[in-house]
Amino acid sequence: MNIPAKILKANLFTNFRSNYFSTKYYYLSIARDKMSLEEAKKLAAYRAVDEHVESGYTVGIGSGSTVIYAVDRLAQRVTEENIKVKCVPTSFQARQLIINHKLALTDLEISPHLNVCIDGADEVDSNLNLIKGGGGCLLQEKIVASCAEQLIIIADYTKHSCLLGEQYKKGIPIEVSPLAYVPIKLKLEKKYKGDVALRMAVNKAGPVVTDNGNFILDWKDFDQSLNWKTVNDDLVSWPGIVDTGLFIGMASKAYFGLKDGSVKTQS
Ligand SMILES: O=C(CO)[C@H](O)[C@H](O)COP(=O)(O)O
Repeated sequence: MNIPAKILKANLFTNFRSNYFSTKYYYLSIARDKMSLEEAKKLAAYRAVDEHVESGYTVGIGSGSTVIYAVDRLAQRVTEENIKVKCVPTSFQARQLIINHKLALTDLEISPHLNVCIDGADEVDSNLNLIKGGGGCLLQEKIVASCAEQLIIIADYTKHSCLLGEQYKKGIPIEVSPLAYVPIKLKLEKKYKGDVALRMAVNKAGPVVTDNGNFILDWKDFDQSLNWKTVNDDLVSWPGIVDTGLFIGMASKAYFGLKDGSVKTQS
């Protein structure tokens, strides 16, 4: 079929225009979603720091992207209100955050008792049980949290669920000794089903190596109705498993920043 050049030109222009505008709209809506997610993290972090940190406190600093806002707020309060706090990091990242914000850095050797620990989570269920370790820092996070009077969780609206595994699909992280990763993967799949994968690094060949020199296994497609206290107690008794990203009965309260700019709490 012979299409007159004038019509062809007009069609090409219309197509270009609609593609251009829909692409632009697509990027705009991603930016808006991202903005609201970041805003939600910030809201939760600021509220938690305002309500749970007092002058004289030793504070555990969690890891991840939400914690960045908590440290921002903490540094702001130190400058503006002159509160005195000491901070215990849960990872290399947390240590850098503390140092870069010129907060007082301490550790569990000097300060084994913490008033509060503020940390993010990958998922929080209706009983305040958590999946943590998406950033690979679960071991230090669990140790520091266990030394704190209260573990306060800060998160955005995507992290809240009824049962673990409902929202977070990357799996339950399990920190293992490198030499044991294959036997543990096989034993875990046999006993509890699901799919267990060694976490691979990005921008480096080979596996993720934790701050403690271990590997991470991510356990996906598990049965969501498992009793997580029983499973966790069992897993941590296996030789080669250093710890799991299951934080059962550890959190006192969670703050969720919502899309509408409010904050929901759960305790
Ligand atoms: O457990 C963690 C790191 O080991 C983080 O707290 C968890 O992955 C949440 O991170 P983010 O605030 O970036 O969503």
